[in-house]
Amino acid sequence: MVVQNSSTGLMTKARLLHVLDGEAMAQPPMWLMRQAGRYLPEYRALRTKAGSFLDLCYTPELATEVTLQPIRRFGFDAAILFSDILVIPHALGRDVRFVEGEGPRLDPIDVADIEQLTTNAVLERLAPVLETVSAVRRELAPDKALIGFCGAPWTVATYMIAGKGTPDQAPSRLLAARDPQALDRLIDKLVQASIVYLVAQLRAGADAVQIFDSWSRVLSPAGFERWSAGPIARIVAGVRAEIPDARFIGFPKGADRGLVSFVETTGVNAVGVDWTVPLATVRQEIADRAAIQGNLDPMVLVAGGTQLDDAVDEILEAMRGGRLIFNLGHGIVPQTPIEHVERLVERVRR
Ligand SMILES: Cc1c2[nH]c(c1CCC(=O)O)Cc1[nH]c(c(CCC(=O)O)c1C)Cc1[nH]c(c(CCC(=O)O)c1C)Cc1[nH]c(c(C)c1CCC(=O)O)C2
Repeated sequence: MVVQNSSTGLMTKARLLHVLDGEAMAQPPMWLMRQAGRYLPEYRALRTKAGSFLDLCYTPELATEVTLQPIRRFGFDAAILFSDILVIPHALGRDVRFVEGEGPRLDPIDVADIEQLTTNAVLERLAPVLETVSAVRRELAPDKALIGFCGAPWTVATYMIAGKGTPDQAPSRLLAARDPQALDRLIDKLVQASIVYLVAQLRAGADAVQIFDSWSRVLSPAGFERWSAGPIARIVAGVRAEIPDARFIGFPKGADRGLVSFVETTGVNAVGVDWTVPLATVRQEIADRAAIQGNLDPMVLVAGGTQLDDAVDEILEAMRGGRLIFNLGHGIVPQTPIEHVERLVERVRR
């Protein structure tokens, strides 16, 4: 967010936005993927008040509170909307539930169901989430950015096809091999729904949006172009047709050798990378085309201690003078000790 500061006349612009807009910062902006969640006692307390996890996502008052919890506790530079990538299949009329201790469950979609999907009701069904975006932006300090998000079409499709999380997305890879046109049609519906949803989030007050492609690494190079990078590029272009300066963070987890072409194809302002990539090399290859977000291993954060300090220093060193958004290389896990997050924040801000 950019606001006029009444006493100085200067503009306050969130640090994250400076980096997305092309600047390097001596002290990088930081936030953590899945920063609102079960590792926080205040989240667990509030979670028992809402019925199901989806009820929590669709209750603006509670979702707003959960979004702000990690900002109050750690002072991160950005809040991320509290919701889930699976609200899109829900808004497309699919049955979605979250089973305690097991994760998401959906009715597996078949080829005939794909033809029945309609994107007409997306905004109506996701109205409570958009209300949360506006409420968070109203309550958040102007120097903090608000990140909206959606899942990438491929990752959302993997949950729709298998009906749950799987270790290697075999059911979706099978559909890709057996009936690639059917997969194209499913991905197209998800692209349309995501454009409408992200435009609405940005209009409601999100300063940037992240597209999570948690499962891009299971695709072949050709599959990655067709079902990960290509559809994300269509979302970015579709949103920018309506909001030309819309800011994007792309997170094609495990894209590895596909990272540079991902940045070129999609036109994202920043790309998220996990801990398996050599940061200095990736930085060189991406050059000035995008900022880099990442890439601490969430398990190093669980471990804490000097291993944590060293890993943080390595990331800062590899990105010195460059456009870094400090983050994890994937979501924070529930068993993460709060004191380790405090130690991390202190180290990055030193
Ligand atoms: C694949 C995926 C999902 N959801 C998401 C992804 C992409 C990122 C990733 O790979 O981690 C993204 C997500 N999910 C959630 C957010 C909220 C914002 C944030 O704090 O980052 C975001 C950005 C809340 C959530 N989404 C979920 C929870 C836990 C639900 C609970 O409190 O009971 C939260 C806080 C549930 C969820 N949602 C999903 C799964 C597989 C699960 C169960 C496993 C798990 O708990 O992590 C699907």
